[in-house]
Amino acid sequence: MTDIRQCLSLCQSTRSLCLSVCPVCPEISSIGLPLKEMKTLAIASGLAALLPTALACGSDSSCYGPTNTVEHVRHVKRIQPGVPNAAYGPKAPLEWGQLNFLHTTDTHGWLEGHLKEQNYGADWGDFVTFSRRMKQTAGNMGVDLLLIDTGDLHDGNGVSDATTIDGTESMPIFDEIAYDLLTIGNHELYVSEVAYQMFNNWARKWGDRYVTSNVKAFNQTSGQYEYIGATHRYFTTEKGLRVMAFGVLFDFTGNSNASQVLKATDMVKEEWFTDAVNTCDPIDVFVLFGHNPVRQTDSSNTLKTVFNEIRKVHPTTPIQILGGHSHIRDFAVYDDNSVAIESGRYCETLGWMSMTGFSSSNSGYNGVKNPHGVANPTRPAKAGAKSPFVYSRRYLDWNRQTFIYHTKQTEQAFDYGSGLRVTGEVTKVREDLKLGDVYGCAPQTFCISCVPFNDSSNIFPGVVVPAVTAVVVNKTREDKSRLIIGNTGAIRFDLHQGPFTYDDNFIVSPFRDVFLYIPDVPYDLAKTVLPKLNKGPVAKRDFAAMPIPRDSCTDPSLGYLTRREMRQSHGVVRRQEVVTSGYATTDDWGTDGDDTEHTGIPNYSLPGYFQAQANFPEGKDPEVVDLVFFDFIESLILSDLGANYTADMVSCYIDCSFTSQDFMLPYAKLAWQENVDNCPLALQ
Ligand SMILES: Nc1nc2c(ncn2[C@@H]2O[C@H](COP(=O)(O)O)[C@@H](O)[C@H]2O)c(=O)[nH]1
Ligand SMILES: [Zn+2]
Ligand SMILES: [Zn+2]
Repeated sequence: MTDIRQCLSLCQSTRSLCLSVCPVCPEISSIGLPLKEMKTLAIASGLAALLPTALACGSDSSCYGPTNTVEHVRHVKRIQPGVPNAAYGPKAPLEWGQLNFLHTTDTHGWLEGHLKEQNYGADWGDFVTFSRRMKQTAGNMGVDLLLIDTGDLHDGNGVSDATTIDGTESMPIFDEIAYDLLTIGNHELYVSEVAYQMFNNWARKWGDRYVTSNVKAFNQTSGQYEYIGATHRYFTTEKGLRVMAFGVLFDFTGNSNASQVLKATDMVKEEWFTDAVNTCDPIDVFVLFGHNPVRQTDSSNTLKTVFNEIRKVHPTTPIQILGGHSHIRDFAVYDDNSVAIESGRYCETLGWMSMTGFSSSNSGYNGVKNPHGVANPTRPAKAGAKSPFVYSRRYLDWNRQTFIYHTKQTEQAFDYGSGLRVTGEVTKVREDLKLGDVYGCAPQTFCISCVPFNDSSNIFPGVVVPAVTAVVVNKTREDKSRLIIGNTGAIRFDLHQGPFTYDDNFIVSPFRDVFLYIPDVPYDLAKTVLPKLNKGPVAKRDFAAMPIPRDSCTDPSLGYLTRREMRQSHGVVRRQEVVTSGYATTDDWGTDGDDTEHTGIPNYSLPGYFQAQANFPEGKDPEVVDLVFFDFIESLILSDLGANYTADMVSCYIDCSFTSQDFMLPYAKLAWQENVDNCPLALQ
């Protein structure tokens, strides 16, 4: 173990800071160098032995220096210590069955991984390597492995959102994963250009792997609405399983006129569907996947509708369900022969599900009965299930340590050239789009729901309200009192202490909502709008309506930890050496689904809408206010104002090009210039 002095000499003789933590002296953030210089320096300091474990700022390193000017934070290949880092180590090998699934959902453009959260520090290149290694492992074992994605590939990160049309740079990188089945999310359908990108480019490329059973797009050539991808996919796996797959989006109504979404109750009446379900062709397993929560009590879940229709014809055929949209880790049991997984969001979680029970008597399966030398699934869907099938499920933290552990590799040997190439592509896109440019130094972390909505550390009172108050001002009307209203679902991620970058702007506030307004609304009426909004229907399922993931933090009976206890519990020592905060999931099978044990994060519910007020007179209410709001909620605002207010009274408040992507950066430059020259990164 190198003593701290040596480490400090390695870490302190450079001008730049790395986003990594020096593993031999974790109490300081390592100050690394581009790999070449790191090597030279380490050898000169007699620390060459450190190199394999040192968190190297590789050639594509992410280093930010004293930011007396707008400096650059780049994406770092987080090289974890060669030995499993207990804080991030998975707790057990995966249970490999005859049919195995790796599942991503709601990636929302997070292809660089999480630069500020080590739990989720792997990038898309790491996932390319991992997925290819896992496919090879399955082949070597003589079993099937299907890679599945359930949509929402846009809105939430600079890699997908910093281009004129979202997805222009991110989709070619996303496409580097050889998915077996993909389907569409609502975030592919809000903006017509994105819907056409999926229809004209990616649906063509992915062919029948892209299953969009209830979503059509307008074909500008034929003048007709046509299914974006395949309505269903009937195929045989490598090991002989006959699969019938449906990809179903929830009953989404917020789409642009470039697309049409068929309700599931209507979809199951379509002839192609009834033909598929009643086919004479043999079906060994249904894969019912889609951008839909899997919890059966979730009102948005339309998978259940399709499940019931399948069961009318196939009462015991296995139905494997994979869902998304509600951004939580979840696992639900539908019946003795059907289980469902949902795999979180934002490249934080990789879902794993496996099953065994196929034989020549009930299927065309010709693989091994059970893979040798590894754990196998053992759990029936539920106690007493009358079924030959047993299952496993796991939620993997999206980091290199996890990927290396589950492929039995080492830090040095893990990467494939293809994975490193994709990492390079992510880095280049980030460079080209200047995503690492630093605009300020956030003095603390502000979260969306880890503290109550009225807590000063909550992102709404802590950042969003002061930011829109200070920045969303029409200079010609700055003397007017004003109310500014938005939906809380517009704010997409916590804001971490440390450098606030151009990328962080899209991570926190990715949408291009124009700020609209109605001038001189009587305050007595305007002040009733927010309470009505927060009582009424949420605008297209805002986060507030999202089912709160059940975990030890939201269900006190499960050993609730306050945030303070959380901090104290940070050093809790259990199965792993150190248990850090992160997902602690409770699902239909209990609390053993998380691959890496965590202490859980408090998750408070929040209202559907927030409001800022500005330029109010001292000590009294104004007579009238300018009522400013996101164009996303215009119809709700007008309906809450009543019949006297109509769309022709609405106009752009600043100008129609100033959107909700434009208020955070000016605020960062205004409010967070302290410590910019040496902005400590609080690596989560
Ligand atoms: N202000 C805006 N909010 C939006 C917009 N598009 C979506 N949203 C919010 O996101 C959720 C759905 O997100 P998901 O990842 O769960 O599918 C939706 O309910 C809104 O709250 C937008 O353009 N502007
Ligand atoms: Zn989503
Ligand atoms: Zn969604």
